[in-house]
Parts: sequence; C-alpha cells; structure tokens
Amino acid sequence: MFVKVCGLATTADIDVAAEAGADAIGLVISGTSVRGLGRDRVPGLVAHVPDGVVSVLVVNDTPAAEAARIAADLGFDALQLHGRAYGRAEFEAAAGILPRLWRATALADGPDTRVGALGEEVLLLDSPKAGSGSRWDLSLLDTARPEGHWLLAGGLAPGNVAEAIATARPWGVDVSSGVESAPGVKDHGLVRAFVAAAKSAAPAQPRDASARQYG
Ligand SMILES: O=C(O)c1ccccc1NCC(=O)[C@H](O)[C@H](O)COP(=O)(O)O
Repeated sequence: MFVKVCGLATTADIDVAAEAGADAIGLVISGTSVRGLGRDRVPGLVAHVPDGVVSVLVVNDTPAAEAARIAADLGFDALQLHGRAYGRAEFEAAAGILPRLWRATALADGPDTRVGALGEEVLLLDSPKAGSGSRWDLSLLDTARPEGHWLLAGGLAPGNVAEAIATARPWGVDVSSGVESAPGVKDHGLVRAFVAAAKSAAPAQPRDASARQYG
C-alpha cells in the first residue's frame, strides 16, 4: 500500500512521516489553502525529503505548465494538479517540463477514471473539496473503479483507513486533515498511526519495491 502524507509544514513533519514509512510527502503551494507554504520555505523542505520518498508539489487551479516549471525549479519529484478540468494538451506541455504528473479529481465530477488518461503516472480520487477532511461516497467506485496507480483521498484518518482500503481497494492512500491537531498542524502521533494502519491494512509490500513501481 503506497502512502502519501500531504500538507507538511516543517522538517520535523517530514522526518516523522518518512520514518513512519510514508512513500510520498506533499507540500502545498496555494493561496487559498491553510497549508499553503510561502515559496521561501519550500526549497529547504524539499531538500529535506529523504531519498526513496517521493516529494510532491501540490497546487490548486494553476496552469499545468506553470506549475510544472515551479515544481522543477524547486526540485520536486512529482506534481499533483488539483482544481480545474485539465486537458491532455496541457498535461503534455507540463510533462515536457516535469514528467511525473499526478492528476487529482473527484469522482462525483464524472472524470475519466483511466489512470494515465492525460499522461499522468498517478490518479488521485478525492472529495470535491480537496484538503477539507470530507469523505465521499465510495459506492461511486462500483461502476468507475480505476485500475493501476490510483490513490484514495478524502477524509481518511487512522481510525477509518483500513475500512476505506477494504472497500475501495486502491493502490495507495493520501491523507492530510485526518493527521492534524488543528488545520495545517500535523500531529506526529496521528501521522505514525495513519501510516501504520494503512500499511497493515493490505498485503505488505517492501518499501523499496513500492518505490520502484514508480520508476
Ligand atoms: O490540503 C490542502 O489544503 C489542499 C488545498 C488545495 C488543493 C489540494 C490540497 N490538498 C491535496 C491533498 O492531497 C490532500 O491530502 C487530499 O485532498 C486529502 O485531504 P483530506 O481530506 O484533508 O485528508
């Protein structure tokens, strides 16, 4: 089970998530998010992400090529795009700058649920309000379940992630609000508990093998 912890704000957050076994770490640049980081803080945080953990820049409603340039310049491994109906040409332009694109969308919006439909390496199915801690109706997956590298997100927490994995059968999970003590403040105990619960909820996969799948 691939696990991404999103919206980290300090090097201590990164240390805890990585030591807990997170496979990816998300840093948010968005003027409208409580987790939005000033660009002056981002380089030090990206540089702190250890080898073997995917660093992901998360943006909201930003033109894809512009976001890819920012992500590449800041040294991110991957870019997660939220908040607008991106098209294939826009993704192709962005991929020419940073190849590892993650497409985030809500199933309620009726998106193309084929992983890679726009050239992305990962599809993230989230609630319509990203980063809000809201769950969504997983029965929507009954007729539109993706195959391959897709992440379940939206209202996950240590106490519900195992059940959500059993229901949705994703390749990986993503969390933000559910591991916070206050909006934008990560609770390190909850981060550890979430990663442990997610990793033990599915057949164990060696961390290196999981990372290699991304290659
Ligand atoms: O986290 C945010 O504040 C955010 C803002 C704007 C776009 C995306 C954002 N987060 C993206 C994520 O990957 C979150 O982890 C995901 O939406 C799940 O969030 P939550 O329901 O709070 O666990």
